[in-house]
Amino acid sequence: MAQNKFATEITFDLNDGSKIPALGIGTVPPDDPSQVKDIIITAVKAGFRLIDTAWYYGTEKYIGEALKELFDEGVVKREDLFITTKVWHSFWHSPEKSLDTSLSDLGIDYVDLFLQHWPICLKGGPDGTPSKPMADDENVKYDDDPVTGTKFIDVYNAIEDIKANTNKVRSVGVSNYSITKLKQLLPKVKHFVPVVNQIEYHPQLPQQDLVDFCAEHKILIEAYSPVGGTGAPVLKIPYVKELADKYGVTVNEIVNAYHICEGRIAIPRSSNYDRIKNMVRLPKLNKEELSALYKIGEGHPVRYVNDPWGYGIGFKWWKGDTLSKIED
Ligand SMILES: NC(=O)C1=CN([C@@H]2O[C@H](COP(=O)(O)OP(=O)(O)OC[C@H]3O[C@@H](n4cnc5c(N)ncnc54)[C@H](O)[C@@H]3O)[C@@H](O)[C@H]2O)C=CC1
Ligand SMILES: O=C1O[C@H](CO)[C@@H](O)[C@@H]1O
Repeated sequence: MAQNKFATEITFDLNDGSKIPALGIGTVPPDDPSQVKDIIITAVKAGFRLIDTAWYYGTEKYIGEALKELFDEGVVKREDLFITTKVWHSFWHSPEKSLDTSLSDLGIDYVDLFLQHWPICLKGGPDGTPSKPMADDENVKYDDDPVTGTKFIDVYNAIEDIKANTNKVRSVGVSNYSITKLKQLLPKVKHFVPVVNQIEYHPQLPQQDLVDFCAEHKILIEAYSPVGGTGAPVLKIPYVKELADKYGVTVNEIVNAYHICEGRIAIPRSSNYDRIKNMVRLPKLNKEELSALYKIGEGHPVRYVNDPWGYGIGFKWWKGDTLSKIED
């Protein structure tokens, strides 16, 4: 069976001339966030070179501990790694302060990629907290109109300025941007078109329109929640198991290959060290198999990350969304 050796050996070109690894490790906290230290050490030793984190996850100090150990032991050098962090929407008033907090916790002096986590602004204190500002009635406390507001564009522009004026950031990008939000942002970009749009993507969530729109603008798709997050629902799809048996790889490797074979970056997460080591092969799925995986979602689309602040930003299949003006 045709098969590349490792997904961890593949990189994609970004629109600013840099390269990004095709496979990364996610760092949303497990029940015990300190476990992230060993997760990162395991992943890097297994060949992962992209680490995806965010101020919001509260795991950056554990990643920092792992990096120190990996650098001290000579396993990798800083320049061998591609580290992403993000500015949360309650820290919108000071992306550079958010970045400085992340750099300090990570123990590094630059990130390879700095993302705007969501295209919205929520009320937040000078240090970004509370990270989930909700009123007593559980309504989200926006600091801008969630549908018509454009303050989120200033946040992206501030991120661009950090790249333009400091050495703290190599590339800049966005996350959770729908076509609607990208159409608002792109005419207002100051220096740098985002290099990636990090979105939920897996065989149950078909989004060819967004993929095509991003491709037109040379924005790579970075797929988060490749197995659908906690409980790994995507791995219960019988066809995924069938392909894993056919190629002699794990189900995780099939869902990562679904993205990587089509030029999208995949950033899975696991706290199971054996599983992390068994996520690095790349079965070469053929066109028919990729198309069959895509069609699963066309029949029954499911979005697993339905955070309340995502209502209204223009994504399809957002549970409970009554605000969105969705582009056809
Ligand atoms: N930009 C954004 O808004 C978001 C970014 N992310 C990033 O993407 C990363 C990955 O997304 P997640 O939703 O965390 O992860 P995911 O879709 O990779 O799911 C991880 C969960 O699935 C479980 N799992 C994985 N393989 C399994 C298997 N074979 N059997 C049973 N359980 C299995 C893991 O234990 C974990 O609980 C995050 O850690 C984060 O870095 C995630 C969500 C939103
Ligand atoms: O990055 C993120 O992770 C959490 C949980 O999946 C989500 O709320 C946020 O965008």
